[in-house]
Amino acid sequence: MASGLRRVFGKEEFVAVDDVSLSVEPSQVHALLGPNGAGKTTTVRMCATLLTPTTGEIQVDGMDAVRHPEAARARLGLVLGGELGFYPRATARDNLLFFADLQGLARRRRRQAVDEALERVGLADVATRKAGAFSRGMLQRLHLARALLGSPPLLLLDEPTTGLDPDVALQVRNLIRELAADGTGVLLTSHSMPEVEELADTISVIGAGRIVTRGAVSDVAAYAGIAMTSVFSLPAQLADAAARVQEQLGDVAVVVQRPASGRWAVTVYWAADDSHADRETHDTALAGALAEIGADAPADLVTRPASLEEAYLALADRLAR
Ligand SMILES: Nc1ncnc2c1ncn2[C@@H]1O[C@H](COP(=O)(O)OP(=O)(O)OP(=O)(O)O)[C@@H](O)[C@H]1O
Repeated sequence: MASGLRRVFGKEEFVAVDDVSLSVEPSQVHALLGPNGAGKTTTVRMCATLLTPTTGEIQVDGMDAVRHPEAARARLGLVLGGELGFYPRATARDNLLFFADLQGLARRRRRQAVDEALERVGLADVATRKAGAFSRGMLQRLHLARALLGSPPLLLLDEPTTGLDPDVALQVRNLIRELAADGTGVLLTSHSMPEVEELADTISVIGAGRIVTRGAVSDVAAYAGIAMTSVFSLPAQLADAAARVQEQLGDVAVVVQRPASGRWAVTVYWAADDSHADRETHDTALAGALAEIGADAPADLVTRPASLEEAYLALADRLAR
C-alpha cells in the first residue's frame, strides 16, 4: 500500500524516512520494528494521511491517500501511542458519538457503530461512565474503539500497548489478533519484541529511515547473522565461563553471560552461515566445550531458534543513524 515513501524535515533537510515500501494485506499483521528515531511513527503518520510524504505513493483500500487524504482516512483506523484526546467529562459513548460524527458516519448508523465498537473492546458495560474516570488501559481500549468506528479494513497502531499493565496489554494484544482474524489488516509499531513475535506475520526492521530487512522472525535472525541460540545456567563461581567457552568454540558462536538469580545465565548465539548445523550438532559442540573447561553439563540447557529479541539485539549496531 505504500511505495517509495520519503519524508524530509526542516531547513537542514533531515531525511526521517527514505524509500520505504510496505503492504498490509487483509488479515495480516505487519510490524515495524526499529530503534528510537528510526522513522516508524513518521511512516505511520504518512500512511494515516496526517503527514504528506515528500515523495512516494500510498494507497488505502485502493484509494490514493496522497491525492484524496479524506477518502483514504475514512478507510483506516488509527491509534497513536500516548495520545489523550477524549473529553474527560463526557461519557465513553458520547465521546465516540462525537468522533463518529466527525468521521461523517450516517446519523442512523452512528449509535449502532459506537455500541458495536464499545462491545468489541470490552467497554460496553462502562459506556455511560465518564472518560475522565477511565484507567490508562480503559482509555487505550477506548482509542481502539474509536479506530474501529465504521469497521475500517486497515488499522494503524503506533505502540498500542506501551505503558499498559501486562494484563491490559495482553487484552489489547488478544483484541488485535481477533481483529486480524476477522479480516482487518494491521500495521503495528511496538518496542516489545515478544509482542511483535506473537502478533506479526511480517516484520519490517527499519533503521535510519530505511527498511533493512523484512520477513518472519527467522529471516530477521538470518539477517542478524544468528540462527539458533543455546541458553543455560552455570554456578556463581564460574565467572569466566563465557570467555573460556568462547575460546573453545571459536567463531561459530558468540557466548555471553549475565548474572541471574545467584548464578550465571549463559547465552550462546550460533552463527547463521553454517546452514547444516542443527540442534544436536550445537549441543554436542557445547557439551565438548563445557567439559573442556571443567563445567558440569547443565541440566537446564535449551537450544532453539533465535528469538526476535536475540536477533534484534544482534543487529542493533547496524540500525543506528
Ligand atoms: N516534525 C518533525 N520535524 C523534524 N524532525 C522530525 C519531525 N518528526 C520526526 N522527526 C525526526 O525524524 C526521525 C524519525 O522520527 P520518528 O518519530 O518517525 O521515529 P520512531 O522510529 O517512531 O521513533 P520512536 O521509537 O522513538 O517513536 C527522528 O530523528 C525525529 O527527530
